[in-house]
Amino acid sequence: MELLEKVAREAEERTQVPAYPVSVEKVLKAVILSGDFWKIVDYSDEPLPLVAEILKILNREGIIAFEGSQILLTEKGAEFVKEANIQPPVSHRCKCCNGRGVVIDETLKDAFEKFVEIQKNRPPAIHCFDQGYVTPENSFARVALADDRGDLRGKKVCVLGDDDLMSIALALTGLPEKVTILEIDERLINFIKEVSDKYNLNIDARVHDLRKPLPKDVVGAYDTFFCDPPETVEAIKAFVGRGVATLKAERCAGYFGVTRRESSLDKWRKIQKVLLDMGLVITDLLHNFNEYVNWDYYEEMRGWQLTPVKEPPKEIWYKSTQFRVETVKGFKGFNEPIVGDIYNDAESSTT
Ligand SMILES: NCCCCN(CCCN)CCCN
Repeated sequence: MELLEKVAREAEERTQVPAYPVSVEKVLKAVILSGDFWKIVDYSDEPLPLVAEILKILNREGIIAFEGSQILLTEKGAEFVKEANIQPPVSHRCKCCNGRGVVIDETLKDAFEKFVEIQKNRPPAIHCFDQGYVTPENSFARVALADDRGDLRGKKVCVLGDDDLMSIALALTGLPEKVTILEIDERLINFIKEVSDKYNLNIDARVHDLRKPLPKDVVGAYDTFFCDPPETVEAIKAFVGRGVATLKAERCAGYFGVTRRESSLDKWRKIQKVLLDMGLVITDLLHNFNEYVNWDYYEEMRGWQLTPVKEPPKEIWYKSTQFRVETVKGFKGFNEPIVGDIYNDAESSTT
């Protein structure tokens, strides 16, 4: 449909985010299902800045209307989607594992319940470090996934950045031989140290800015790493590159999230190329594995300025795909100093 083409082209011009007729179609499919901006971003799986711009252009074209906090199809819009046979999205996601492929079963239950208690006193997510933590159940699903792939028992694990409190979740299970956490935010390091002392978890927790090279004793000393970087290619290089630099050999694993909320598939392609160039193979890609608890600084984030209707998010809307990567022959980490802005690009929305 030439309308989809036209809207896509204009939206790309205005946002500098790659846009396709399919992008416009996915936004329309989402609008059929929900009038809530955050749900439309979630269902469309397109970067927030692009969704906001597409909605504004469709409104100008008389296809959708903004009524209070709702985003609705107009008569003309309903006509258009019928003509174009655009239907609402359908989900067949597994209710038992929530589409993650792993469950927190008996062997992890005790540690999980302790974690749920402990994390109640966690420091709140703050804007300056692009923090946004995942649900406690999600942190443990990551533990289950890594244990399912054989990446934890008797292994040395390094966590790079930890507002998700992965270091505590991992240590509570007693599965890894050692857990090290490098984190820029002193509040988090103090909290993790307190919990480690109280529960005798023996977590090696250090304040460290990952834009700087790793501490010497961390390089090439671990079997598995976890991180959840900000969504720029630079940040992926910094966090994942550093993660790879902590690994001791080939066939070691790394885990991290990449979102569709702040990354177009064109950026995904760049990210995946960076991963392959580091000598990594992507063994698992679990869509919407990670669900981020809404942070209270939403009015400060760029996305809020872009939304066509000003209504705070009610449910979890920010999700990411969990990547599992493995090193093969010729892998190399990235341990040079990082300069410049690792938090912002044209697709960023929550920084
Ligand atoms: N700014 C709020 C959302 C940030 C999510 N990002 C950091 C998550 C840290 N747990 C990146 C998510 C995917 N890489």
